Amino acid sequence: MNQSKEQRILNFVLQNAVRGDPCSVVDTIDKYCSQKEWAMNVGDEKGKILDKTVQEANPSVALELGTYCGYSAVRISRLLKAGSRLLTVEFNPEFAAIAKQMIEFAGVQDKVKLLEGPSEEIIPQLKKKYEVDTLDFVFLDHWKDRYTPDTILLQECNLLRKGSVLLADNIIFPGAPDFLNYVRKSPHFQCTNYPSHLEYMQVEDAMEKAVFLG
Ligand SMILES: O=C(NCCc1nnc(-c2ccc3[nH]cnc3c2)[nH]1)c1cc(-c2ccc(F)cc2)cc(O)c1O
Ligand SMILES: [Mg+2]
Repeated sequence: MNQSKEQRILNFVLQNAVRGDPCSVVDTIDKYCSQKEWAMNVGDEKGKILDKTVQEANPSVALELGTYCGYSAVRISRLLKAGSRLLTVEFNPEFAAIAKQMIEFAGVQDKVKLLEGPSEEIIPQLKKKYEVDTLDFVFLDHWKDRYTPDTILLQECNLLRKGSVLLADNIIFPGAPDFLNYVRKSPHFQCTNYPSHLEYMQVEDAMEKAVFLG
């Protein structure tokens, strides 16, 4: 049975990256996806915006929606201070299996908890089942039509506090127009737009930061 693209990406990392070195895993995925096969990792250009936003937020508890192969989970967790953790949600079992191996190879498994299932089921479990009080940082990179309902759900579940930082990928391409509308019109969010490009392409894209005001 021929391999999936995600399996090919993982194999390339296992053969070419340095075990236990998150930066080499990120760089190796970018090398493969820019030279051999495009894949929907956030990539290095938008990844640098992600890095700066994470460093500014310096989160103790972070949530990622949309793990995919684990590229941004490794990228985020490499910046977390000791004792901090990243919860990352993946819906697709094949992606989750790849991401688990990617996270372990990078050596960040002690900081990252991979939760398998739909975000709408997992978000309401975060407080009781995963012992979350509030989230300091949320990276939205899952299905684009889930950004708005999940942002509303995070508020309904009292998972955001004054200063919680949301960062959303793909604001332009594939696009999340309803999310952009929602956060920019809401008095509860202070928004900032970061123009960029679609990963590994010269297509316009952007990220949107939305800070919860309480
Ligand atoms: O669909 C994307 N990302 C989403 C993957 C995912 N991985 N996990 C989920 C999940 C996780 C929990 C969920 N709970 C409920 N739905 C869920 C979906 N979704 C995506 C697509 C593109 C893209 C650009 C140009 C093209 F020509 C085609 C595609 C670029 C990107 O940067 C993306 O992020
Ligand atoms: Mg994306």
